[in-house]
Amino acid sequence: MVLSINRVTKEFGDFRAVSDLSFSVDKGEIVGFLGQNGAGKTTTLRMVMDILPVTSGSVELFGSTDLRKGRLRVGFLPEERGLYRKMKAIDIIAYFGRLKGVPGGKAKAKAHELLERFGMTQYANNKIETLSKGNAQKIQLLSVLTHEPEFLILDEPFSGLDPVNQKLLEDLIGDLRDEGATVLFSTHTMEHAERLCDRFVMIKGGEKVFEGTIDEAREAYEQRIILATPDDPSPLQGRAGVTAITPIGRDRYALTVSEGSDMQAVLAACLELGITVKSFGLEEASLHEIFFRFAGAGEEDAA
Ligand SMILES: Nc1ncnc2c1ncn2[C@@H]1O[C@H](COP(=O)(O)OP(=O)(O)OP(=O)(O)O)[C@@H](O)[C@H]1O
Repeated sequence: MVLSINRVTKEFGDFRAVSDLSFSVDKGEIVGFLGQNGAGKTTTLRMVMDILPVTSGSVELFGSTDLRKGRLRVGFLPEERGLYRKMKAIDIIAYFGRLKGVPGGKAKAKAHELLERFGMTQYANNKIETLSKGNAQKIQLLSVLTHEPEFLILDEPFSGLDPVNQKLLEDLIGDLRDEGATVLFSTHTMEHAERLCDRFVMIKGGEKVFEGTIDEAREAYEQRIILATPDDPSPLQGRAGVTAITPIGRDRYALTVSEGSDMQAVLAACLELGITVKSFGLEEASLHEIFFRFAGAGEEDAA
C-alpha cells in the first residue's frame, strides 16, 4: 500500500472541509481524485503531504505515519503554481531534485534528460518569467520528477494546459506508470480520469461518494430505459419495476426502473398493455452524467 487515508476529518474552525474520508492507493495504480470546486481535494492532498495537520484520523505513506519521511519519496505538484521567476528552467528542475537529496551533478543531468524527453530543451536556459503559462507549468511538473519519485501526487495537473499539452501530460503519466510509478491526481473534469485511471475516488462536500472503477460506477448508476411510442405510456407505472416515466422528447420517454428489474419484463408489459413500441433500449450513461450524479457538479462544470 502506497497511501492509506483512514477516517480523516479536517475542520477549519466550525467548517468541516473533509469528513471521515478513507481511501487507499496501491502500488502501480493511477487513481483519479474527483470532485467539484471546493469538494476538499486540495485539503486532503495537503494533509497527505503533511502541509496541514489532520483534525482526526490518520494518513499512512508507504505503510508509515511518519509523513515527513514518506514524502521524500513523493513528487508533489501543488495546486498553486509558482516558481522562482528569475531562475532558469534547468536550474529550477535541478534545484527541486537537490532539495529531495539528489546530488548536484546528477540533478543537473536528470534535468537535461527530462527537458529533452518532453521536447523542452530549447527552454533550458530561459528564465521562468519569459515562458508561457503552460510551459512554466510543464517545468514545474518536471521539477517534481527529478528525484524519480515512486509516488506522484498531482493537484489539478491538467488545469491551465492547452489540449495538446494535456495530451502530452496524459502520455507522460501513462509512461511513468509503465515505469512502475504510482499516481494520484485530482481533477474536476472526468475526461482525463476516464482515459487514465485504474480507479477513481469521488468526493462531495468533503465526503466520499464513490470509490471504484469506471465500470463499477456505470453499474452503480441507476439505468433508464428509453422507450419511443406514440401511445400514452403511463399505464406502465408500477409494472415490471417501472418507478418513473419522464417525457424526454416527442414520443420519447425515459423509464426509471428499480434495481434488479428485468428489461424483458418491461418490454412484455408494454406489449401486454397494448403500448406500441417503436424503439426500446437501455440508456448509455456518459461519464459526465455519472460525475454529475455522484459529485453533484453543476452544468457549468461540464466543460
Ligand atoms: N485554510 C482554510 N481555511 C478555511 N477554509 C478553508 C481553508 N482551506 C480550504 N478551505 C475550505 O475548504 C473547502 C475545500 O477546499 P479545497 O481547496 O480542499 O477544495 P478542492 O476540492 O481542492 O477545490 P478546487 O477544485 O476549487 O481546488 C472549501 O470550502 C474551502 O473554502
